[in-house]
Amino acid sequence: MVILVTGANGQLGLSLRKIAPEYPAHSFVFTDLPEGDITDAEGMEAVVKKCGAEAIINCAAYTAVDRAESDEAAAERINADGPAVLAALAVRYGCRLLHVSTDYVFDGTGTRPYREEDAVGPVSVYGRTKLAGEERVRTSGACGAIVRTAWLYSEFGNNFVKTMLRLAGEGKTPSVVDDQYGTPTYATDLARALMVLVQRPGEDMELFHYTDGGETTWYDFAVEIFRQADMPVAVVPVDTAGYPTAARRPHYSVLDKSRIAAVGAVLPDWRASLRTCLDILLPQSGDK
Ligand SMILES: NC(=O)C1=CN([C@@H]2O[C@H](COP(=O)(O)OP(=O)(O)OC[C@H]3O[C@@H](n4cnc5c(N)ncnc54)[C@H](OP(=O)(O)O)[C@@H]3O)[C@@H](O)[C@H]2O)C=CC1
Ligand SMILES: Cc1cn([C@H]2C[C@H](O)[C@@H](COP(=O)(O)OP(=O)(O)O[C@H]3O[C@@H](C)C(=O)[C@@H](O)[C@H]3O)O2)c(=O)[nH]c1=O
Repeated sequence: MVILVTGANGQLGLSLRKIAPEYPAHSFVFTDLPEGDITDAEGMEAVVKKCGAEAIINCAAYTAVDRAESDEAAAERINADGPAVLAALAVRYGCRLLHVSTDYVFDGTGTRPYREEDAVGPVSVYGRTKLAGEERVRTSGACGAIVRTAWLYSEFGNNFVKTMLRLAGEGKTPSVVDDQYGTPTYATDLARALMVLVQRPGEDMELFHYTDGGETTWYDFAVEIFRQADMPVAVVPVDTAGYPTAARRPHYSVLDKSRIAAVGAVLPDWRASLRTCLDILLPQSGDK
């Protein structure tokens, strides 16, 4: 199968590049800005035609959650209009489409892990535009899957793990919120789950939740990063009000992954995957 990966220079796209050699039966085409602008219908059509894509995995997004609050038009264009362009091409050229979405489509008032059919209610511009992207894909007639994930980190790009290591490297003691619950997800694990889905036949646009296993708070995530990195950093716990941000985040956004587990995706425990990532970022940090 020819698999076209959009947004391929982001952390999920680069994780797919990393694991691509594990799938020699498929050929991968990786594209990102400027030539692979998902909001440019004509340009994307040329890319799809040129490579003969049979599947598209959309990793492109506007992911700056706080910036989106004052940059709504751009977030809407990339998170909603772009997926609609890809979905229309998937229908026209008979490609399967895998589109990645977020736990931030939920309002966070839940008290048990969110299932795919639970009511959504984004509390940020980012979450609202990602939900709009889901709707555009769901109603397009394209086949494939929308996969909601959460708290992605990796050895690539910008993410919470790298921010914590950078702050500590600058001699700073981070204050981190201890009243937002979710599950960190290593982008390599998500990339492997997407490869399970892309190889699965189906006539519909299915909806799945995928994160690593377990749950935690951002504060406990930070503490675990420094514990595994063997760095003596005393993270300061604060509540949401103690760390003001432009965007609101859900108080609770743990996802129920039963559906994707039932089709063969592997969900490593988040602490074990953090170890794998830190072994790449800090090879000297040892086996904690
Ligand atoms: N990061 C996270 O914590 C989470 C992410 N997600 C979702 O997972 C997916 C992957 O996220 P992640 O890898 O972290 O995102 P990144 O921000 O790391 O990567 C997104 C990539 O898309 C590119 N891009 C931006 N606009 C366009 C465009 N118009 N056309 C083509 N490419 C574009 C970006 O380029 P540039 O950098 O130049 O803008 C970047 O290379 C996204 O759908 C995201 O919403 C879901 C939950 C958590
Ligand atoms: C950097 C930092 C963040 N925080 C808080 C802010 C926020 O509530 C939480 C996470 O902050 P970040 O800005 O790193 O992460 P954030 O941008 O909220 O991450 C989100 O990104 C988008 C793309 C998603 O789809 C979500 O699943 C989620 O991963 O931790 C602190 O308390 N202290 C800190 O030093």
